[in-house]
Amino acid sequence: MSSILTVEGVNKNFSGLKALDDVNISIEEGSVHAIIGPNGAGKSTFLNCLVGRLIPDTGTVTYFGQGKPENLSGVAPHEINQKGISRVFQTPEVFEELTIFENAMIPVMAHLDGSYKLNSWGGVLSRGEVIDHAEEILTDMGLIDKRDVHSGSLSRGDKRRLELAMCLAQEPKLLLLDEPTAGMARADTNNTIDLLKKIGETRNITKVIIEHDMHVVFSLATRVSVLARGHIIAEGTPNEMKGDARVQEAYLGGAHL
Ligand SMILES: Nc1ncnc2c1ncn2[C@@H]1O[C@H](COP(=O)(O)OP(=O)(O)OP(=O)(O)O)[C@@H](O)[C@H]1O
Repeated sequence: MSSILTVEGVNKNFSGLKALDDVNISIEEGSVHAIIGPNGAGKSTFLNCLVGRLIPDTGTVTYFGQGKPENLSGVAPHEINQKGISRVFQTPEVFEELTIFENAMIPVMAHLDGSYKLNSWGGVLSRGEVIDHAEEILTDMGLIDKRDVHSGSLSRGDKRRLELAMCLAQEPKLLLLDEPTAGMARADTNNTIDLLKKIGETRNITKVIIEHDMHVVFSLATRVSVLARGHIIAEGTPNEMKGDARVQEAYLGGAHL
């Protein structure tokens, strides 16, 4: 197995508070790597360092998705996105005033010719190609029957489905999921788990998932890293982490392992 992303010696301080303390992680290509840890452990800070929202004080983030090693520290978020790294936020981010189909077309167009404007057909290489690709992805995600529905009226589960469709339209190599089931009812959580599994069956996309819900972690993850007070305290398979005393201790007080 080869690594698609390595994080080496990353530190991030906020006014003296060590949010990340010498973090080292290797994300294997094709894996579903969960980052878990108590509140305030540094999980969001870690993800922000991967997507260019934050620049580590020291250490390196190296991406191997484009054939050669690339240092991502200091690279702008949109450039990181263009290299094949997509992020899904806790609250699904879709254009609520547009229909499902219009939402799907935007990233398809962006991927085909770099245009983010719905009214810029002139610059798009093939209008038919855009429509075909958008329809294909919506069919895959089980949304094609709702293509003309305004996205603002969708359930949280369907918004998540649409957001994932929009990410997949960019054909990412690495998908970063920040608590993808936060705030969802159990049925929507299970639908999202099934959807992520289905994506894994048909596409070779490595996933990094930050998650509090251990049902989601144990359903999806092949590898788990545990962050506590900015430091990786343990790493292994989900089952190894379940029985690890250091992990139990880190969660004391808010444990659900
Ligand atoms: N922009 C910031 N300025 C100052 N302190 C920050 C900033 N961002 C995060 N922190 C602090 O850094 C620490 C790590 O925060 P972070 O949000 O990364 O943790 P987390 O593991 O994602 O927590 P949660 O599970 O609650 O979302 C916390 O103590 C937090 O208060």
